[in-house]
Amino acid sequence: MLEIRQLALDFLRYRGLWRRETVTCLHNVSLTLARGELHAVVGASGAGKSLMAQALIGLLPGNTRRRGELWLDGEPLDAARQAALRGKRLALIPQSLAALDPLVRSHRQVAWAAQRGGAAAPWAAAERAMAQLGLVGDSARRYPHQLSGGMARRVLLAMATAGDAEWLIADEPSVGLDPQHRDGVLDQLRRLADTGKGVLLITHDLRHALRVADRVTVFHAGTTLETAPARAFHGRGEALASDYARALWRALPDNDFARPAAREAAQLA
Ligand SMILES: Nc1ncnc2c1ncn2[C@@H]1O[C@H](COP(=O)(O)OP(=O)(O)OP(=O)(O)O)[C@@H](O)[C@H]1O
Ligand code: NI
Repeated sequence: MLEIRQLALDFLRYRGLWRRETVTCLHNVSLTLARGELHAVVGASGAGKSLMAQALIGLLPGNTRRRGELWLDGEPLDAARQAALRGKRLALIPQSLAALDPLVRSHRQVAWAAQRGGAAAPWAAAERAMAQLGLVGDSARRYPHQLSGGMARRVLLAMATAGDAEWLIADEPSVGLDPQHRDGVLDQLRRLADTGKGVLLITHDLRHALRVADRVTVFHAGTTLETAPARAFHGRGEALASDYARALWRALPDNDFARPAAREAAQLA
């Protein structure tokens, strides 16, 4: 079990030349991720989802101060343990395509990741992981600048899945992909959860998350508002605890773009 308990993050920044101030960007963030579960984290841009992902694997920007606790299988997940597990048992699919090395062909980067992740035959593991995402032949051998945005995103996913990580944190893994590849990526994450991995899927798209998730945590303005089983997103959202989650659900096209009630709209603003 991977647990985030009351995580908070402050940024230190200079105001003027001398004065330093802290700005809180995450507060009261809590969630649990179990093996075999696909847990989606859904929220608007700037809500703090990526910072939460970076905190989980221990790669936060230097000007941040973290509070709260992270636990993995009943033991604290401190910086040393994060460093030991990162890229091995704990893998991140980063949101930024800049994570790819511009000077190295994609399949080599995937093979390195496979090796770091403990694969016995890294090249074969890389080829398999890439083929599962439709990256075969010439397209698997390109340099990052020769890839489309969607292909680059799939290379990042292949890097995280070529090893044998038990915990996967996928930060917007399907953004910018056409519907077919997007569904392919989501199905792949679902399959990984079905084989016993714990998968955290960060996305701003509730509709896509609901297609594959077991549970959904709604993130808003730096905090986790509520965690609900995917089936709670149903009807008019009566089973949801927060107005914000209900408004997100009711704003989906399939739900007739139900206009949020005045109170919900105020909360969304
Ligand atoms: N290194 C940094 N220094 C200062 N502020 C930062 C830094 N990184 C992120 N922030 C701020 O923290 C907030 C949360 O950012 P974050 O990237 O986690 O949001 P997000 O939910 O992942 O958004 P998106 O859906 O657009 O990816 C934003 O207001 C952002 O400007
Ligand atoms: Ni993000």
